[in-house]
Amino acid sequence: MSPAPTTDAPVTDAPATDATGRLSLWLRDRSEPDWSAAVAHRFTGELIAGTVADDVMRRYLIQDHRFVDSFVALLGAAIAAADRFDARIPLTRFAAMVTSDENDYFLRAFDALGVTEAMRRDTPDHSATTAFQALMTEARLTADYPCCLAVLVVAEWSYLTWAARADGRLPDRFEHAEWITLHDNPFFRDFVGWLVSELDRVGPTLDDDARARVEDLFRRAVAAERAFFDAAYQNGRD
Ligand SMILES: Cc1ncc(C[n+]2csc(CCO)c2C)c(N)n1
Repeated sequence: MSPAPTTDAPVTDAPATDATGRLSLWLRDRSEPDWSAAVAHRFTGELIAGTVADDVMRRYLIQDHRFVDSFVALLGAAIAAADRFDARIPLTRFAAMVTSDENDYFLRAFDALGVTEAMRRDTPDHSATTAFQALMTEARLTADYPCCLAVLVVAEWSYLTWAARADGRLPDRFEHAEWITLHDNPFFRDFVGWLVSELDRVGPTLDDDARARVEDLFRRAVAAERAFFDAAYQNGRD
């Protein structure tokens, strides 16, 4: 006879991976309903249809440009914390891409939308931006590769997921179209596939506490993505 359980935990407690053993898929499931709300957000639907109002696009891009700064710092922490050189290479290449192509898009889009340097300077951070930056800083300061990966994976995987929904249809204006193709192109797809596989690779090495920390960061990052899209529709500070 097996010993009586010593805790109240149900014996059917779900394992901390999905049926295929992939931590990433388990985390994505655990982050519902925020995951689905983020990748099917009104903003992403309007972007694909080319119908985002200019003031919404301005608000979003001004805030997102600030997001990217903290994101690159987090990427740097992941490069430093990675457990092997093979992982540092794709992360470093990606950091180079984010600081070249993507920054160029922002500057051209600001120009086309009439966003001046003064407007960028004088627009306060939205609370959704501050919260997301704080989360990225928290992940960065753990100096722990799985924790850094958790937040990077959310930022990349959620963007690939909504951008892939365009399925080849692109709106006319480059401000909309390029924001989609930046997040759904062969290089980005490969990178996100690799990043997700990194989380799956390190998953089995985590003990319960470490996995709980990764889960907490992952879920809060998904909620932050959702709130960040919501913020583009809020006129004012919060
Ligand atoms: C709130 C927010 N979350 C995720 C991304 C996605 N993202 C940030 S940097 C980067 C790398 C190159 O595009 C990507 C995909 C974003 N832009 N804004």
